[in-house]
Amino acid sequence: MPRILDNINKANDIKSIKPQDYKRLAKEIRSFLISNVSKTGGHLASNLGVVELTMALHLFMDFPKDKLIWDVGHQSYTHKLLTGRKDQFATLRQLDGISGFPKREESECDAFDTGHSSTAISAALGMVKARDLKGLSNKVVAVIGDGALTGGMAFEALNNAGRLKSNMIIILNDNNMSISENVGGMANYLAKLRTNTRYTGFKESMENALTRKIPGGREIVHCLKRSKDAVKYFMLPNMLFEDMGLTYIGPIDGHNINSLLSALKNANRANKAVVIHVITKKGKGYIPAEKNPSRFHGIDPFYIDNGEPVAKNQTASYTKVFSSALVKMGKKNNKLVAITAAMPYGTGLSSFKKHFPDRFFDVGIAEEHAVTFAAGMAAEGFRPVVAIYSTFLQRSYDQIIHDVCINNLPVIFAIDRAGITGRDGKTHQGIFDLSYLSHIPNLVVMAPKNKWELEEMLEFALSYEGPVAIRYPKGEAYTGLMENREPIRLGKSEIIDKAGDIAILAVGSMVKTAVMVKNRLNDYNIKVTLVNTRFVSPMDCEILEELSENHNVFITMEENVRIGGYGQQVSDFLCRNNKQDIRHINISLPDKFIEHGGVSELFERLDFDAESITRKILDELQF
Ligand SMILES: Cc1ncc(C[n+]2csc(CCOP(=O)(O)OP(=O)(O)O)c2C)c(N)n1
Ligand SMILES: CC(=O)[C@@H](O)[C@H](O)COP(=O)(O)O
Ligand SMILES: [Mg+2]
Repeated sequence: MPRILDNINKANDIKSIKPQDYKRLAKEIRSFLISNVSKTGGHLASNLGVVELTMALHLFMDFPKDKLIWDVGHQSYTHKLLTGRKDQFATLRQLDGISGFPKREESECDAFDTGHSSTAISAALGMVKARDLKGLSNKVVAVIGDGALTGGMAFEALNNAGRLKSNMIIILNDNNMSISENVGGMANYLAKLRTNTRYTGFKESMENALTRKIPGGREIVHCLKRSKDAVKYFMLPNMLFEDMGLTYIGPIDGHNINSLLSALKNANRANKAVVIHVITKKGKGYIPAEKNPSRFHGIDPFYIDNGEPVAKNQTASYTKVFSSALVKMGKKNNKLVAITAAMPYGTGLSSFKKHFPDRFFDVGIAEEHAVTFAAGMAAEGFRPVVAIYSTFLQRSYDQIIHDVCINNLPVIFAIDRAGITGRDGKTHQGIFDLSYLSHIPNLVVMAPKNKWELEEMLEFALSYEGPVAIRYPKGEAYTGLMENREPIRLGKSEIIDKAGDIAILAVGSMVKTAVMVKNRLNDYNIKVTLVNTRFVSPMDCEILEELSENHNVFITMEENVRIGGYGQQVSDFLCRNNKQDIRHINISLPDKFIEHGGVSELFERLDFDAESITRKILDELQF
């Protein structure tokens, strides 16, 4: 039988599908997604949950005139399918392929680039205001998950939207899950709304009574639903959203296209912001994902039959090393507490949670709050470890300065996914943290060269009476240089090899590459001194002074953009100390947003692999 999906080749084609075929189309979309994501990897569970919701939105809206903003954007695959990107799906998240997130440069139907959580309502509200100022009448819809609704920005936007006097629709896609279990007061509140059968029951029995018992009642209900006041008919009084000035519709079955369409049409009549509370099942239609939505939130290629991963990682990741080290440290120090912003698995804190449930805190997708919450605990004598990905910690810049560093509090930042993270692309690369952290007074910034040094740095951080940030990359922890175990001292680097008149100063993850570069240079008879910088702040000026006496080339290497990075600090040092006769080769990432692709593919494309770096050095030295 030909697929209905094959009749959908561009935006709005779904409108020509017969309503009796919607169910079949939803099924076809699910099997398309499962089949493709099993090969490319991606955010499967969230996407399976919003198939009908996306279909309903596409039946309701006109693209690209109307604006649809996906919060986080990890659930936008069906939207991509329905807007002419079906044939590119095999390239999802691959180098030069389509992105796993909405991208304005990819399609005019993608209204806003997302990737970080809780931005959609703000962006949508901005678009509503712009629409009204331009005198247009297009629809603006934001889709935000129950997890993303725990983020501060979402509340700031709702607060602002409460005063709106024109139409804006906010779909609250409630699947009762963040990546892990959704936590906190908002999650509890939504749970109450979900189970509020009293309200739904009341509405249904009113409707039944009117239609059955009153002559002409059916017409009354019909008119009521179509009238300007229809939104009131659906609203539940005395609720958070209502009290804030928004209209609430729901809860609605997010897998029933007809219910979704009538809710959307009703919401569209209001001259204010309307929240449609939609209940969906994360992972719907694929049993392994329904059973384990957390594992299928973001998944590497897997076998469809059983959901097992195609490749099994044997070597320990930095996350795993951090996870075990923290448990060990937690056993020795009962003041140690661990904090995550909704990523207990990704950051490796789930193990700490298991051992010390009372000393573990998941604060929701709230990185700003996580940092100031840690500051509060530190001020009262605890030793908080805040584990956050480099890209998400960008959110907390002011809290790090104002709440942690001005107070000079002993908070440890465990910064995972620092460097190129790969397939999530521009929004998720952790390439700015050295720049946004190393100029902050009081903050010590470190990066380990290998798995043992990560543990040693954590121990050092715990013994230090001030804030410390330790950054480490995604993936396998380096197990080379096991013998190099010089004790860690504040602001002191470690000399791995001393030879010749060229010095390589490598930061953290780049030590591994530097070892390979050094060996390649040795093949050309170029002798190299290799330094593991350990600290980016405070920078080890003594070693720079010492090396400058018998080295005439400094090569700095860091997995961070150039501006504000370690290399620029070294340049500045050479300049300030009148050492411009020393040649400085700065190996860092380009000052641009880096697209999606495999980590090693991106390294090659950016000339950041050992081979390309060696070639660059040889060229610069005119060898
Ligand atoms: C600022 C920020 N912190 C953390 C994340 C990681 N993250 C991506 S999706 C997600 C959970 C989102 O839950 P929800 O909004 O309910 O969507 P669902 O996955 O359930 O569809 C998290 C924590 C992020 N994208 N942005
Ligand atoms: C959408 C999102 O922000 C997360 O799901 C992110 O993709 C997780 O990255 P890791 O897979 O590296 O944990
Ligand atoms: Mg959710």
